[in-house]
Amino acid sequence: MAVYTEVTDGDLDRFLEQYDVGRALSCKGIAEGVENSNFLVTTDTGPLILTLYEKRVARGDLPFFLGLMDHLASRDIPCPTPIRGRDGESLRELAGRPAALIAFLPGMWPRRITAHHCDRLGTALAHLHDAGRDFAMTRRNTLGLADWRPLFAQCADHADRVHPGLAEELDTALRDLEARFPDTLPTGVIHADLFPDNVFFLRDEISGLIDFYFACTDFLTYDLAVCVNAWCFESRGEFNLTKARRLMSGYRAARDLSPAEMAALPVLAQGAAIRFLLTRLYDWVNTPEGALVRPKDPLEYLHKLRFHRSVEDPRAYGLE
Ligand SMILES: Nc1ncnc2c1ncn2[C@@H]1O[C@H](COP(=O)(O)OP(=O)(O)OP(=O)(O)O)[C@@H](O)[C@H]1O
Ligand SMILES: N[C@@H](CCO)C(=O)O
Repeated sequence: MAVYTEVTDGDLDRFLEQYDVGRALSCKGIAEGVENSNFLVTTDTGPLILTLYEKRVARGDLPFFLGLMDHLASRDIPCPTPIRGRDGESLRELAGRPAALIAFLPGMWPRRITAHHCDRLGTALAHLHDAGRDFAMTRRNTLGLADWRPLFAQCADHADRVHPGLAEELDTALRDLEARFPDTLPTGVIHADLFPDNVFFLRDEISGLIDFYFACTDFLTYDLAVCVNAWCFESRGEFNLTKARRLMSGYRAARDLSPAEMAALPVLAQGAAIRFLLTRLYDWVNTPEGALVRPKDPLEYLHKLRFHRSVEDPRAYGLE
């Protein structure tokens, strides 16, 4: 359960008084996620999500994230909108953290991923990229290529305790990426963390995309590389080509990929694998004592990284 910061009933009541959302009937910490503290708050007017922003979210970036959610929702992307208080503000402070109330979206994230889910995800991702084109703000990807080496340095000493030889393997993989990562590809607003638990389905269609707190301006194809990692491997670690094919065809039905974007996919997939491996490794060795959170397994991403390092050709991902 990701609850790093507790909220007292009194603090919550005072917070809600600043909005036209009625009074709290209940407030429950949400047993999912690892980044921010999330609560399901039920008021007289219905359910809402209360988010307290934690360690990886810089306060200065919040206008970008909240503005992006408003922008995308106005372009018919099914993402939640931040709720404004009577003063017109959606961002304020609660229990010493920056906090926002977010509209509740119906739907469930898929526990058993099918090729159909991957197809719908691909199309939704392309629509998101298209809708982001006229969003005026930009944000550097703070978990991009330039940030992986410093992040590694913060946890390298612990890596071999997590898995013998991990430090050297990561150092080699990083060196290769630093030499081969592309520097010019089509760029725009990307979600950057579109994992299954951030995509809600109602029946067979997408009903919500959530958790825009890593969104940034970067290569559009990097978002696909994140999704290949998060959606196209089975629980025992095997890569599922059918799912990747459907992810790619779903995406390309709404936005085609250039030859350069296709050629870059294997190295972008390595980059995405190392990004999640490193943040998971960092969290594995740095989770604050007493926080209600279950850190995610870094080694899942070591296996994925090894797979992508064995791939040279985008056809391995179903791209022809
Ligand atoms: N707008 C929303 N509508 C309905 N449920 C939501 C909404 N936002 C968050 N949730 C619920 O809260 C959970 C955690 O939210 P979220 O993924 O944003 O947390 P996080 O800590 O940032 O997670 P992650 O580890 O994926 O980065 C979701 O899986 C979902 O169950
Ligand atoms: N989706 C990420 C957590 C957010 O960075 C992971 O599974 O590691």
